[in-house]
Order: sequence, then C-alpha cells, then structure tokens
Amino acid sequence: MKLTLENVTRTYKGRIAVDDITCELTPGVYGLIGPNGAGKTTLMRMLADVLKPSRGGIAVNGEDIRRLDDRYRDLIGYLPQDCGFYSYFTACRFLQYMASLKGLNKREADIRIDELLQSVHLQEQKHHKIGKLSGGMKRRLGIAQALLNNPKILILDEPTAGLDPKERVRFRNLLSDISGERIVLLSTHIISDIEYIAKEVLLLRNGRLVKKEAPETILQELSGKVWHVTAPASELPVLAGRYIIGNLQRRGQEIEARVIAEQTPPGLASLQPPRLEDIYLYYFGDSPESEA
Ligand SMILES: Nc1ncnc2c1ncn2[C@@H]1O[C@H](COP(=O)(O)OP(=O)(O)OP(=O)(O)O)[C@@H](O)[C@H]1O
Repeated sequence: MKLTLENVTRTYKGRIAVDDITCELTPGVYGLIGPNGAGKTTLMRMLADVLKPSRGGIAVNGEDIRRLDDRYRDLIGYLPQDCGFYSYFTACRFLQYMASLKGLNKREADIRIDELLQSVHLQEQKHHKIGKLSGGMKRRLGIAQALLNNPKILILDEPTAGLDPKERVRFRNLLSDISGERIVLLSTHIISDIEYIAKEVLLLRNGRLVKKEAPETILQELSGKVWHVTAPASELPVLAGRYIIGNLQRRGQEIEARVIAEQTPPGLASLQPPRLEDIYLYYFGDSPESEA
C-alpha cells in the first residue's frame, strides 16, 4: 500500500497552514513532529478526509481518496486531537456506536471491542460512563475507536497526550505490535514516543515538510555537534548567544548544559551521541516536551 501526497496545501482565509507537501508513505510508523501551529493537525485532517486540501491531492495506490470516498474511509482509522465523546455513553456503548458507523456487524463488533478494550487496558471501565473517565482513559478509548475497523492506514493526532509514563510505554508496544502492514502516522510533542518505533520522522515547520528521513539518518546529521559542557555560570549569556542550548542545570557557581555547536564550545566540553530530542532543538530552536 502506498499513500501519496502531491502538492498538498491548505489555507484558512488566505493564510497558509499546510504548504505544498509532496511525499510518499508506505507501511510502517511515521512520527510527525513540529512546534504548535506547524500544521500537523491540518495535515492529519486532510489525510483522514475530514478536510479538503485547498490545492493538491492525496492518493492510495494511485487512486485519489476523493474518488475512493467510502472505500477510503473503510481503510482508515483516525484519532482526532479532540475526540468529542458523548459523555453519557459508556465506553462499550460508544465503541458499539462507532463500530456500527464503520459498518461492523454486532457479533464481530462485540469480539473486537473486547479485544481492543484489553489492548488499551480499559476492560475494567467497559461499562463506565465516558464523562467519569480520566483524560488518559478517554485518550485510550479514542485509540481503541481508531482501531475498530482494523484500518490499513492509521492517523493518530497526539495519541499519547495525557497518558502516564506506564500507559505511554504500553501504547508504544501496542503500536509496534500492530504496525506490520499498516501505514501509521502519529503526531506528538514527546520525542520518546517515536524514538524507537518510527521508520521515518517528518519534521513540519510553518506548514512545510522540512525533513522526512529515518531517525538514524537524521541523527547522523548531528554527529560531532552535541556537547556536554561544564562552565562558570557567568559564561551562560555567551554560550546562549552563540549556541543552541538544551537541558541546563545550575550547580553552585557552575552550569552544566547540553549544547549544539559546530565547533568545540568553551568550558569543559565533551562530545555526546546525538538523540532525537537534539534534532527538535536543532530544527526548531526549542526543547520538546519531555516524557511526564
Ligand atoms: N479552523 C481553522 N481556522 C483558521 N485557522 C486555523 C484553523 N485550524 C488551524 N488554523 C491555523 O493553521 C495553522 C496550523 O494549525 P494546526 O492546528 O494544523 O497546527 P498543529 O501543528 O497541529 O499545532 P498544535 O501542535 O498546537 O496542535 C495555525 O496557524 C492555526 O492557527
């Protein structure tokens, strides 16, 4: 299966939100990263066919998704950023309702719902009202909903927002298990969500796709540029003025910092193996959220 984006562009009242994206996605996990307002949600909504591109098109195996229509919807699972649940439904009733919208018959839906509630660790909440679930539980219910029709293309907009570290690990494992022959595109602000599972990382800035590479390839770019620096605290303004500074800790009169620099920075500097978090810093000049 191949999902092709050709010159995909979306404007809102003349302002560009997604800018001329052309790329190809094949089975595997893709991590979509970018600062707030970069266009991630807009891009995902177009891929989920709930928003029309202003220009350009999206095709599956060469056929435009607009022409595929319902056949495309059968192929996709989508977790929106904001799920808009019916709070008076129970978790089970909600999934039954979504399953009927997706055309599953009652028998196959009931089996699938039990499997999925187990996968997202919500069996105990099966008959709880959604309004009474925690934010993380609702997110997990949203993930289950996206998987109901066993989709070949899975689009997940910040699936791990609000999940605690244990659930985040479970989610990563679930994704590794199910990714197989599917195209999975997930957006996140938490780099560790995709560090070990992404086949490729897509970096989005101001609506433009600035990078689409395997994590190892992106990391190579930073090889020899990431440093651990210990320096007098008084040097900090100079360091911050000249280099990109990541994690920073004060230790009495000294600072310890992760620094991205082409040449050896001043102070006591030792080279470090680059991590994906450094990439975020390098491209967006800011630290990503760290795992809660
Ligand atoms: N419905 C809308 N009407 C007008 N402008 C919009 C609309 N939706 C998004 N935008 C604008 O489009 C741009 C991209 O927004 P989008 O929500 O796609 O970014 P994002 O990368 O998902 O951000 P975040 O990380 O904050 O979720 C932003 O400038 C945003 O203000």
